[in-house]
Amino acid sequence: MAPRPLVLLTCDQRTVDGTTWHATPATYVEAIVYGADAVPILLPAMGGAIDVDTVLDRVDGVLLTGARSNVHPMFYGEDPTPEHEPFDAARDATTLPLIRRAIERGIPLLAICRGFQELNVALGGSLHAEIQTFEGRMDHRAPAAPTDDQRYGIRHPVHLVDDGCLGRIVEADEITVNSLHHQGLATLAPGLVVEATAPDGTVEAVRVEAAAAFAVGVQWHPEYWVRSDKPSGKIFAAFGAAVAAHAAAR
Ligand SMILES: N[C@@H](CCC(=O)NCCCC(=O)O)C(=O)O
Repeated sequence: MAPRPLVLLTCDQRTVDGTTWHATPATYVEAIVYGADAVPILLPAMGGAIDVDTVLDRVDGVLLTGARSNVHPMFYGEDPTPEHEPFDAARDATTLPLIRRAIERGIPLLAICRGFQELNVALGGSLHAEIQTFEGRMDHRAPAAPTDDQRYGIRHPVHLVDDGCLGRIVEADEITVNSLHHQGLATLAPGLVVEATAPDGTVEAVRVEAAAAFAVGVQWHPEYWVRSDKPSGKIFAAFGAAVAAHAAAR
């Protein structure tokens, strides 16, 4: 039997109780095992200290995880304000080059929430801070609730575009998703195609048009309910199939 493929997951750099960690939530790690049938490998947020190609030579897919921090606005030509915080400079220095190189090399990529925003910025797009402050936009932030199951509760519809890859994957033109973000896509990066929108027009999913492999980003969190929500499971299964195909073609 062929060995299970390897998927690289991005980490945050965070200081907890005075100790600095490179870490990502268990939900992403477990979704790679149970949803994509692959083996998760965590990439520390160490920027240029780790050569991207050395790592990409050894993996079959990349999962850009979510995180509460925001991409620094200097990467899309804006000055930072308190609204743009918190930042994670080590993560930005790692993920932005990683995304560009993974796409150039045709390595399957799934980008979630902060990862979705990173995908847009890495390819030349920009972000809005606090999208709920814009006229006519919904409040996409996490509900104030005591448990993660409640915070990650599925709560608003997204419309999947006709003839999009995501609509084919989930076999629907509308699904209901969770929502835990302040920021949203402002200018869409060249080369990205919108795959899904929220009722207020917020871009909820994209794909990289010219990518040689699966290259999809979603603003919501399919990893959280991968074992119980059908569309979430189908997204991870499609990513896992692309990862397996990449491994088989090596
Ligand atoms: N920081 C960005 C990205 C949001 C994101 O990735 N959220 C992950 C969920 C974190 C949580 O548990 O609250 C933004 O806010 O837009």
